[in-house]
Amino acid sequence: MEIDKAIKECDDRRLKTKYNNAIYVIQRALALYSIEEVAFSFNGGKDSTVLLHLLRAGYFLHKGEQSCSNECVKDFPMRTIYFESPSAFPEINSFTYDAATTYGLQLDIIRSDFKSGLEDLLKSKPIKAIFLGVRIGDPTAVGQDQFSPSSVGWPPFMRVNPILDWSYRDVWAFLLTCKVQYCSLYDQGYTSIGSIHDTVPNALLSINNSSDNKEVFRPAYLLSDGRLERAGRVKKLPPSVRGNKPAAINGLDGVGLHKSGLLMASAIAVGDEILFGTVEDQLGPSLCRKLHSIGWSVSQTVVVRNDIDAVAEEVEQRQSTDDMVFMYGGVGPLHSDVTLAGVAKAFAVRLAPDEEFEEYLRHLIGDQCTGDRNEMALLPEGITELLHHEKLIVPLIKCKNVIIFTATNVLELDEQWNCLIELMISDGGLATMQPFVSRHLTTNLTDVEIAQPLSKLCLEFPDLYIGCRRKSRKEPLIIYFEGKDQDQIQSAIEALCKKFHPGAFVETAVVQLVL
Ligand SMILES: Cc1cc2nc3c(=O)[nH]c(=O)nc-3n(C[C@H](O)[C@H](O)[C@H](O)COP(=O)(O)O)c2cc1C
Ligand SMILES: Nc1ncnc2c1ncn2[C@@H]1O[C@H](COP(=O)(O)OP(=O)(O)OP(=O)(O)O)[C@@H](O)[C@H]1O
Ligand SMILES: [Mg+2]
Repeated sequence: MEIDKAIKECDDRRLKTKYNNAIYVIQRALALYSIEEVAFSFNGGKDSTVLLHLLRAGYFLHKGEQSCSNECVKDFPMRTIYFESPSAFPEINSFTYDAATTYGLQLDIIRSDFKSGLEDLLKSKPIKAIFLGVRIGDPTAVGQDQFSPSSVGWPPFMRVNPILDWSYRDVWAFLLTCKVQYCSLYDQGYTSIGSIHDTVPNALLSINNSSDNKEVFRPAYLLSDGRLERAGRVKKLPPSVRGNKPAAINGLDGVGLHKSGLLMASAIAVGDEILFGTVEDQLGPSLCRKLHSIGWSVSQTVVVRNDIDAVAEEVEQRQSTDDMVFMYGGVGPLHSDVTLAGVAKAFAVRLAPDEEFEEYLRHLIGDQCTGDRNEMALLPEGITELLHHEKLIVPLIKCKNVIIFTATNVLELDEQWNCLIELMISDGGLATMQPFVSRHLTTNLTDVEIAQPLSKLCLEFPDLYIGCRRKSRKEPLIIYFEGKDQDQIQSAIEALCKKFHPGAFVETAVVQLVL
């Protein structure tokens, strides 16, 4: 069998291991289910092309085991389903049809959506398991294993994902080693293919060709950083963000404006030492100022124990209510470093060794740092994105809308924050908002004199935050006006001054935090 032979003859040990594991999964599935009970979900993409050839090899080996013969399997008897959509690339359609002819696939074309298409298919056919080319890192891989029952609300079948743990590099190593055909779009700079409406060539493969103004792209297999595979996929932003016109910042997709028109963040510190009072938390206040400076509101800062459940509970709560959650503390290989485990638990995924992260750590710590032995290389599986910046020796970790800083002091936090903001600005996506302005008035009036007029003022200006504090009981009262609309702040200050005699208030500070 040509695929099996090509892999056995190559000297890429990593590819051989990945291949053997995938074949093992396929063979287990074929032992569990009859050939009529399985189907292959094929869409002409690179991942499903890999799977096509793995299934051909796996089926051949399975038959060989059964009949003890070595004859070649010409046709591939597994039912193959293709959900054809009017917005598919013509190149994807023609590659899918050509592959079906070349490899004798029994192609079922389905023209309805995935769910109803599968409902109809399962009513009429005895299908119990479907092979998919889903890989960790795909948005749909979250929480999946190599064998994962379909989700609640979907018809019942087993999803079999033989290449779940394959990286972008593994996919191309396989396709190139086996010298099999793949869709021509991958030679034109496309690295991950969705519909014609949401997919463009990956800008990282662009070759500057100033002579004829035509943009040219290198082939997909030359993308050196597989983490950027989806850079050619247009981000699906919620309408609230699309409709607003804030300066674009980045990669933190899925962030929407809060009900109040504000972007809301929270900060979670993980550390018993803060709760014991042994160490003072300086990162929380610094983070609040930084968030304010980009116009975000902070709903809560909280300190939790070094306990996986305590972290998970807090993250689960905050990530569902806030647009972004920022965490610090509890990251590392020590017994008390439970932040990442807590995040994984909050999102109901496993902690798994992350190859790319391991590579960074290896540079930093040395060779003894591998996934099994060093828990630092374990990251929440399928939901983690590493945010790289040349100034950072280790990338920032982002799990959905949770950003985890590894900073242990304010200076390190400054550095990581600046990199994060730079990445955001260069990438486009999320919003930096108009920053907050804060004006402070000082007065010798007593609390009793000022209490009622101030509470009325709060009702008159509901979009402003109006607060009071004094440095000591003996010192004058300071009134804070915080908001984004300078005119509104001015009106509120004038309205307050009018209620008292001239000179009752002295403005002591105007603070505008800027990036
Ligand atoms: C054969 C097949 C089975 C699927 N099973 C499920 C499932 O059990 N649960 C689910 O939420 N989505 C399921 N999906 C949908 C995918 O997770 C995902 O939404 C789909 O591939 C669309 O991705 P896109 O939005 O990037 O185009 C299935 C898709 C296919 C083709
Ligand atoms: N329209 C479809 N018809 C059949 N199967 C599909 C379809 N869309 C997705 N799938 C299944 O989901 C898997 C994952 O899709 P995904 O788009 O991530 O990968 P791909 O298309 O194979 O490669 P690429 O990431 O380059 O687009 C596919 O390999 C295939 O098994
Ligand atoms: Mg695709």
